[in-house]
Amino acid sequence: MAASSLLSFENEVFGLYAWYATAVTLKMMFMSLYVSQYRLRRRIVVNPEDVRGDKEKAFRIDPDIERGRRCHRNDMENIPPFLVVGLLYVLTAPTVSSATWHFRIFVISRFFHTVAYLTPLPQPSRALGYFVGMCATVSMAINVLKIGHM
Ligand SMILES: N[C@@H](CCC(=O)N[C@@H](CS)C(=O)NCC(=O)O)C(=O)O
Repeated sequence: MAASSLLSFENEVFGLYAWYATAVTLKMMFMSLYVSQYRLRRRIVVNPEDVRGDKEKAFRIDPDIERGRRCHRNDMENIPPFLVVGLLYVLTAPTVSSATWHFRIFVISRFFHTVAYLTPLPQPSRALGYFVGMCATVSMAINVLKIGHM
C-alpha cells in the first residue's frame, strides 16, 4: 500500500490510530479543565495579573492543583511520543489486530494512570499505568526502527 493510502481513512489501522489518538488527546486536554476548576473555585492563581482580592491567599500551594498539574505533566511526557511513534507505526502496515492492541493498551493505561493519580490509588497502581503505556509505545517504536533502517 502506498504511504498516501496508509495515512487515509481507507486504511482501517489509520482509522484506529485516529480514534485512539483523539481520545487520549482529549483526556490530556481535560487535565487543564480539571486544574482550572480548582483554581476558580479556590481563587488560586499563577500570575500577578490574575489576582483579585487577597494576594497572600491567591498564591498559596494547593495539593489538589499540584496533583492535577503533575498528572497533566506526566501526560505531556508520554502522550506526544505515542502520537508521533503511533503515526510512524501506522506506516509500517501492521495487522489490524496488532495495531488495535497497541493503541488500546496505551490509551487504557493512560486513563488508568489518571484515575490512579487523581484518586489517588495506592502504589504501584500509578506506576503500573505508566509502565504499561510506555511498553506499548516502545513496542511500536521497535517495529518502526526495524522497518525504517533496511
Ligand atoms: N517525570 C516522571 C518520570 C517517571 C514517571 O513518569 N513515573 C510515573 C510512575 S511512578 C509517574 O506517575 N510519575 C509521577 C509524575 O510524573 O508526577 C517523574 O518524575 O516521576
